[in-house]
Amino acid sequence: MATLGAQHKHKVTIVGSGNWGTTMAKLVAENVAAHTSLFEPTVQMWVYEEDVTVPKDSRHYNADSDKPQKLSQLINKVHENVKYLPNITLPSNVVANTDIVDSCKNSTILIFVLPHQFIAKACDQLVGKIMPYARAISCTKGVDVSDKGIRLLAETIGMRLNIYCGALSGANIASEIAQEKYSETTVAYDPPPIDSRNPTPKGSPASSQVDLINPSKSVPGERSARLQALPSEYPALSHENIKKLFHRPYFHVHLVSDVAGVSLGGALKNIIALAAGFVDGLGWGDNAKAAVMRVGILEMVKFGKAFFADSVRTSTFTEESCGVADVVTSCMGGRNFRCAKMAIQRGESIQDIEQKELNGQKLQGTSTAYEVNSFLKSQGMEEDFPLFTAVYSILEGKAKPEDIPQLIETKN
Ligand SMILES: NC(=O)c1ccc[n+]([C@@H]2O[C@H](COP(=O)([O-])OP(=O)(O)OC[C@H]3O[C@@H](n4cnc5c(N)ncnc54)[C@H](O)[C@@H]3O)[C@@H](O)[C@H]2O)c1
Ligand SMILES: O=P(O)(O)OC[C@H](O)CO
Repeated sequence: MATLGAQHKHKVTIVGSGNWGTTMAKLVAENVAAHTSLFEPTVQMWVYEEDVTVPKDSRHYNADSDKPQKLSQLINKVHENVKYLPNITLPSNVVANTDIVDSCKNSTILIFVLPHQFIAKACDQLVGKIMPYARAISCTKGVDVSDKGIRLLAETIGMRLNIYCGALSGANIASEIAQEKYSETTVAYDPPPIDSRNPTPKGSPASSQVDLINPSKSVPGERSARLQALPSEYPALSHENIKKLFHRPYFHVHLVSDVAGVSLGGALKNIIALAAGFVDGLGWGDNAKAAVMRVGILEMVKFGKAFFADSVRTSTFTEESCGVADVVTSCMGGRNFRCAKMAIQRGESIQDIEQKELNGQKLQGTSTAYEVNSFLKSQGMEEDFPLFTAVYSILEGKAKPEDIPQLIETKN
């Protein structure tokens, strides 16, 4: 039988509009404009609405600028996110939308780029309101820990929305990418094959061809959701087409299948970056920083093998941008590193530094350190991850940054 060509195009929504969210909107909007046979021309960007004033040093500052304005309206007027990504012009096909449901309406590709603490609530607002065969990519760095265990954010998104979710992570400081300075990233996208001989049982969430969504079995005993096939009218979401959504001349994408490795690299490097900031804040120099990075990378690999053994590949950590490379960039210029360093230098809490210095941007390392610790404690394995445990103890005021060498010393 002759195959009909694709008749529909993918509509893309960016769920989030912070520093990285707005950068993703920019580069994805450039790509949809470059691949008009695959994607609809407009990219929706969900904005968590707030009042902002245009900073005095902004090129958009004028006589009226001291009055607070709605961030979403300002983005659509001046094509810039003056609060979270200042001085970067967004393509005019990025449309800011404050209604999360409306922004995702009819979208077949949902790109989640929210600080991880807001993912669950965002998903809950979308349950039953999205295309049942939509696909998602999580660009958020963090993990989801509950009394049931630990879950990747891609799993959280996938299971709450009954869709497949992959992950994008890499050595990616947003402001550099927004300025179109070269960087690499890793995208993990590996939906299970749909088994056409196994239609969805009556009453199950999806209504046509399905298969298991849950990419790892990290939460034992939990019911796996089922995946609905993308209708054949849409262009296939092959690795080739997913690459077309993200790859830019300045943003080089490598596609893999290891969602767990990509997700854990992005989450755990934030704990390592805090440790690097602590020792740098003490003025201990680059050797000390290299030491905590070495131990941290080993703990990252060990964590993956211990808790995601079914799915994680060690080579993802060592060979891809989302692993060692992200540890390196985060420990040189990331917000977690910079805030941890400032906290030590000024003798203030990292939460106070976050409030004062980040203008609404969010650290992910502090909450991840707490979440990972709570999970390790539940497994009786705190001592097996001395660096992760040291960072938690320092945040809790139970240890000092000066204690790090003793705390991470190998016990022979
Ligand atoms: N910024 C980077 O360089 C970078 C790079 C790669 C990955 N990431 C990851 O991407 C994710 C998002 O980071 P970001 O830099 O875009 O965000 P950000 O740090 O700029 O966070 C601020 C965003 O959170 C939103 N927000 C505040 N309160 C909210 C609420 N109650 N509900 C929903 N949203 C709310 C704000 O509106 C704003 O859009 C994080 O997990 C981060 O680790 C960031
Ligand atoms: O600024 P951070 O510490 O949130 O890190 C940003 C990116 O994750 C670096 O890859």
